[in-house]
Amino acid sequence: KGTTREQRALKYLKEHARQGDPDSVLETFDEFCRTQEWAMNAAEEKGDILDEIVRELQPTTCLELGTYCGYSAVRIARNLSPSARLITIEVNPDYAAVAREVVKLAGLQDKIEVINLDSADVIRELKTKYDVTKLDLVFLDHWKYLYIRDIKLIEEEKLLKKGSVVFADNVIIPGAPGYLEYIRGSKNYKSTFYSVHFEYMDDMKDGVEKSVYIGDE
Ligand SMILES: O=C(NC/C=C/[C@H]1OC[C@H](O)[C@@H]1O)c1cc([N+](=O)[O-])cc(O)c1O
Ligand SMILES: [Mg+2]
Repeated sequence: KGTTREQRALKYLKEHARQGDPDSVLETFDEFCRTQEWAMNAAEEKGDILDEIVRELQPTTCLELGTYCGYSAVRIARNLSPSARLITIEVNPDYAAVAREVVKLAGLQDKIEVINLDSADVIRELKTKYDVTKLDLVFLDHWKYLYIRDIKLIEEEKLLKKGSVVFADNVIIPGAPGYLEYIRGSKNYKSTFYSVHFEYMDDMKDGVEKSVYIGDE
């Protein structure tokens, strides 16, 4: 009976992590990826930067594109204030199913909504269907070639306000050249690049880009 890597990870989390404890879920997931099977989580180093952004920004409404198994969703939500929430979009139904289980295991189902749809379709409906006014934090971690499409859509929908943070994973590996050129060339953002290790690979370098929106609302 063939299981997927994501199903094996979930099984490991259910067997080894403390129910209702987000920190334990994250630590256990990192342990799984270092000792059993690699997976494309943001992991410790990128996660620390994400933690720092969330703690400093104290966002009320967060959007994540590319849930995968929910590692970064749990990472973000564990630091959110009581009324704050995270909407995370995952187009792959198998990943979304695992992510929902991981979110439940972490006890964060009241703060995280996992949506199994295409990101563009959801972004167009955030204001009307998902009761969103503005996005304080956006985490881009889905298909790399879609970062530029979706950030333009988010701007078109006027979902950003001065101070909103757009945080992008993998700008070096696999890379998002079009996105980097766009966001660094835009007068509406102040961007900072962080050189970090690629998830769970201490001898590989990746990069993340933090962009603060300073444009028109
Ligand atoms: O494609 C990546 N993320 C986007 C995920 C894409 C998957 O989720 C939606 C779609 O069904 C696809 O299967 C990615 C890829 C690598 N990588 O090493 O190839 C590393 C990362 O951190 C990544 O976020
Ligand atoms: Mg990634």
